[in-house]
Amino acid sequence: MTSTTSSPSLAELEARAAARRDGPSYGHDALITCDRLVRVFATDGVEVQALQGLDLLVREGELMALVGASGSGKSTLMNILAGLDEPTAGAARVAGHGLLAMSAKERLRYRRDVVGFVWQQTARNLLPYLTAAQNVALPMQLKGTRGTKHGMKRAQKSERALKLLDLLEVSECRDRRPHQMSGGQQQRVAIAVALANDPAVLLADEPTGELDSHTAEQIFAAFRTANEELGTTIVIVTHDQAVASEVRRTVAIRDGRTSTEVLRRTEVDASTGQESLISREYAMLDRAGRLQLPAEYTASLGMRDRVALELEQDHIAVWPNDRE
Ligand SMILES: Nc1ncnc2c1ncn2[C@@H]1O[C@H](COP(=O)(O)OP(=O)(O)OP(=O)(O)O)[C@@H](O)[C@H]1O
Repeated sequence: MTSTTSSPSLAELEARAAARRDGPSYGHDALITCDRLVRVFATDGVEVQALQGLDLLVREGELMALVGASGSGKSTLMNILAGLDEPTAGAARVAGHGLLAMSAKERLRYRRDVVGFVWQQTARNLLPYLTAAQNVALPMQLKGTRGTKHGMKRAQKSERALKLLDLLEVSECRDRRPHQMSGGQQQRVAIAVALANDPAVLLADEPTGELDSHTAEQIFAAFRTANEELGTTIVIVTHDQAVASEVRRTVAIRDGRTSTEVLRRTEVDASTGQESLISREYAMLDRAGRLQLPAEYTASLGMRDRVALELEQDHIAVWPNDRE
């Protein structure tokens, strides 16, 4: 490896350490911060590292997807963010709430007020003996009537429930029970239920897993509506790679860590005014400066064990070991 810097003096090292100490902490301006999250499961004496130092930042107002192969750790991460499970090590914060060592009371409040969930199994999202409107009103009723913001009257709760059903284009289901709705309608009602208490974050774990691709597209459109109209930050977990075309940011998880990220943006051609979607894949650089090179890149150049780096004006070049 080519070194491009001379050794720093002790004074310089001290100054750098002070700058790090006094600077803003990792993820200080993010709504969701996962900082070196580790989750180890031990069953019958065998340890499984489901999360192996995962870093992730999600800004307020984002609509993003987490993708990854089966067993990569997506559901483990979701359960931690949902307040259903605790990490073994590392830190996780959502909307100012630290998710380690919450008391039972804090956990209950967090799950009721801060996050909303939509699960894959439609049956898990809705109570079968309540109508759509009653299902959406229920979280508001469970929240109680204390405090000014939350002190909605019964009529206001019903009104909000109907507004949400309208926003998600399932008003016609207001008086139907779940078994009288299609799978797609049930999931849209489930999104309304999850939004009932105006959560800071909406978490969805494989919300389209039981739906055909056309209905799945409609569900993604419903998430986009919620994101754009209500400003809710939304994180959707899926193993469906096609989701990348539905959201602006897709983060891939591999072996319990974030590995790559795809960002999509709209570009307008200055001369024709035509809009086109540009998507670009990025590798993740962790806080220690570690970078995982895609296996297909390293394999095609026969890179192994050691590579040479060169700092150029605006990029870093990576060369196989056999260069002089
Ligand atoms: N409660 C548990 N006890 C033991 N091992 C677990 C537990 N939960 C998850 N694991 C293991 O942790 C790893 C990550 O699992 P996780 O369910 O988070 O993956 P996933 O990406 O959500 O997969 P899928 O897409 O299949 O749901 C797997 O090896 C899994 O077997």
